[in-house]
Amino acid sequence: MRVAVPKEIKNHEYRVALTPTGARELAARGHDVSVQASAGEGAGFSDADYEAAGARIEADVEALWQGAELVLKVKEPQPGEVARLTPQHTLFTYLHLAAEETLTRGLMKSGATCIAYETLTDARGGLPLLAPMSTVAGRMAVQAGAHSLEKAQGGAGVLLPGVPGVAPANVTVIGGGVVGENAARMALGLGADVTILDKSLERLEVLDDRYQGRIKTVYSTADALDSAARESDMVIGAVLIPGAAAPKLITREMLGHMKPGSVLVDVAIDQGGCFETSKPTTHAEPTYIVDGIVHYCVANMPGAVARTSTQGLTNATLPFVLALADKGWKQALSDDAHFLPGLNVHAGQVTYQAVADAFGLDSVDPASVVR
Ligand SMILES: NC(=O)C1=CN([C@@H]2O[C@H](COP(=O)(O)OP(=O)(O)OC[C@H]3O[C@@H](n4cnc5c(N)ncnc54)[C@H](O)[C@@H]3O)[C@@H](O)[C@H]2O)C=CC1
Ligand SMILES: CC(=O)C(=O)O
Ligand SMILES: [Mg+2]
Repeated sequence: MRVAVPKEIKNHEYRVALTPTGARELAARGHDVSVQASAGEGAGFSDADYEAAGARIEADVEALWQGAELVLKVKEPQPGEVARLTPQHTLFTYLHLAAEETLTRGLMKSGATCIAYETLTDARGGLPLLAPMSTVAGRMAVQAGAHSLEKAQGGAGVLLPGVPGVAPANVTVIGGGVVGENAARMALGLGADVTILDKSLERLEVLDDRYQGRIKTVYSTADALDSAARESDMVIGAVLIPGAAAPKLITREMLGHMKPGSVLVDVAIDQGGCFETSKPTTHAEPTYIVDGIVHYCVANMPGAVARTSTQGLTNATLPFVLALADKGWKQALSDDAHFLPGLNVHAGQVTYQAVADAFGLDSVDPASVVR
């Protein structure tokens, strides 16, 4: 199969969808791998590294897309990329469509087959292609939040661990999944007083057992969110309802009850964000202030640590990439019930219920299109 790897063009996005190690695996199976010139540079992989792995370097981006059957990306296609998609393409990337109506409609119009990393499932109920980047973003959230708490960034001037005689900061994490647990671990390691809120008692039991009370667990209710807003120096938003828009859990009104200079880190921003006042930001300008509260809402956090993230991402995506290249999308998805929910858009129709629901569109059962 003709596989293309474009250079990412989102603001400060330095990841690439395939490492040279991944390219070698594809080339060894007889696939024709084209990588856009300098696509791996931000992650520390040179064109020569890809050539040594058996890939071809393509300087002409138009030719790269036109020649491709399978396009591997990291971030959702930007407007110029949507315009390049045609029915011949299978696109495999993060899409987060429930937060992006224009993109959803653009992908429908393209006629392409669009498979999202973030909606694939696994046998344990997890999201195996979201998990590696959620791990990165969760770990980064506390770094970003700690920096935002500094006075020069508009923060309250609070140091997470405190000092002897001065209490540590209160960090609340809403959503105790992959992002949430990793954020909580980092905050704990830095000496903060950490609480996780989740709607899943099962998940809270796992966390309680794992951290033996060093991280407090609280069932997520309106009351618990209210207390979290009043008492926290940093709140990290890490909820997910797979494929759907995030619920707004901290309202604008609640900002008025927060300590001035406290920080909201909305990791769930790629699904629309879980704070009413969140709007997507970029690494170039990651924060803004509303009612005295610092907001950090970068939608591609792992892009800033591109070397680590690119390797983590390819490790997770590679088996699925190989299946797509070896068998074609139809057979690969029909052979694997956990791969099938990755299909979000095909031939002009939405094939993921939560995305269709977000925009009042009709959806088609993905099983019916792979038959
Ligand atoms: N901004 C960025 O760069 C990145 C963002 N993300 C995003 O982070 C979010 C979280 O991802 P994961 O941790 O992998 O998801 P996950 O599925 O592992 O965890 C989500 C947790 O939220 C909980 N939850 C759902 N509704 C809740 C509510 N009302 N109150 C409290 N908890 C609730 C669930 O029970 C679950 O435990 C997703 O939107 C994901 O796309 C992930 C990676 C990078
Ligand atoms: C998950 C995601 O959107 C990211 O890694 O950028
Ligand atoms: Mg994102």
